[in-house]
Amino acid sequence: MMRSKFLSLLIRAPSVCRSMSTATKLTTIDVNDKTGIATLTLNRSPINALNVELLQDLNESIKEIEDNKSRGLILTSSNDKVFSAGLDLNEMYRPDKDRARLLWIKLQDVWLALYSCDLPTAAAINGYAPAGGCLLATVCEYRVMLPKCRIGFNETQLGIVPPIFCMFNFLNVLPRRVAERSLSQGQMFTTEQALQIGLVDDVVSSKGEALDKCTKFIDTFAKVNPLARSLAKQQFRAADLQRFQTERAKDLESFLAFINHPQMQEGLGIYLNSLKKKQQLNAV
Ligand SMILES: CCCC/C=C\CC(=O)SCCNC(=O)CCNC(=O)[C@H](O)C(C)(C)COP(=O)(O)OP(=O)(O)OC[C@H]1O[C@@H](n2cnc3c(N)ncnc32)[C@H](O)[C@@H]1OP(=O)(O)O
Repeated sequence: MMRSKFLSLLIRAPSVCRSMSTATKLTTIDVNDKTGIATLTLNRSPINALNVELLQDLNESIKEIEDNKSRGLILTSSNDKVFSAGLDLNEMYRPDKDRARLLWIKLQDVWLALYSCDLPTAAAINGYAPAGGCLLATVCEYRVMLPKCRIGFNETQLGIVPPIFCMFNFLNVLPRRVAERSLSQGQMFTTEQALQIGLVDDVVSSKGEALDKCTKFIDTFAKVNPLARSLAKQQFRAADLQRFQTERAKDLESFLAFINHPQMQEGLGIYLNSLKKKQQLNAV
């Protein structure tokens, strides 16, 4: 009797979120004790620009979530307007050589960790997701987005060649023709356009709803054998992962050569300035 009462209490217990990590500052992890799903939140003010430290924290958090045998990983942002502004342009403009190298290696590591993640992954895109932000969203297996945002790889608009891993992400999500065109044009899509072309799976009106949708997606795997699911995912991604490993070193050198080019530096300087000017204009 006592035992069944205890069990029914356990069953009815409200879901409790527990923070798994205190070591990191730029990301937080909350594990829902009821669902076993970990929410990984980008938390670098003001716009989650991906610098060396944020990428490092992301890598550590992904590993922590995998090691703790969570049932799934949801990626989101603590900012209610920006999911991630992409790579921190300050790391690329007049760069410190060692940090620039580290930046790219860490970005490659994050992509690799998520692309080959054993767990089901989902992105609750609660704000703008340009470039590196789009990379983080599209490396996941499911995406839900809030209205009035934008998402896409705008690299070519900035004179940057998108690396192959952007292509892998888009080819997993979009028809080849759409992927090629949008990557080569540097297109940014509104939430509505993103839904229409299949770049996001769903649109919801609040972050809470977005997290619920992601949870539901991860729950669709509840009755599937975890090893079989994980190996099936790896099988689909094996050729991309193989090509990535073959080209990884070359990809790093291309990035470094590219950002050290005087023309590229001039362009980055103008772009960074225009972003700052935008704020000055808003203040007037
Ligand atoms: C992915 C594969 C790798 C390929 C290589 C590189 C790709 C990249 O990721 S390059 C980065 C591309 N990112 C962008 O083009 C985004 C530019 N930013 C924006 O469009 C807007 O800032 C954004 C919509 C994200 C947010 O808009 P707001 O909320 O209105 O904020 P502000 O624009 O006022 O920005 C606040 C503050 O941040 C500075 N900022 C913006 N983006 C970046 C960035 N990517 N890196 C560094 N700093 C950034 C902006 O200048 C403002 O600075 P202050 O004026 O000093 O406050």
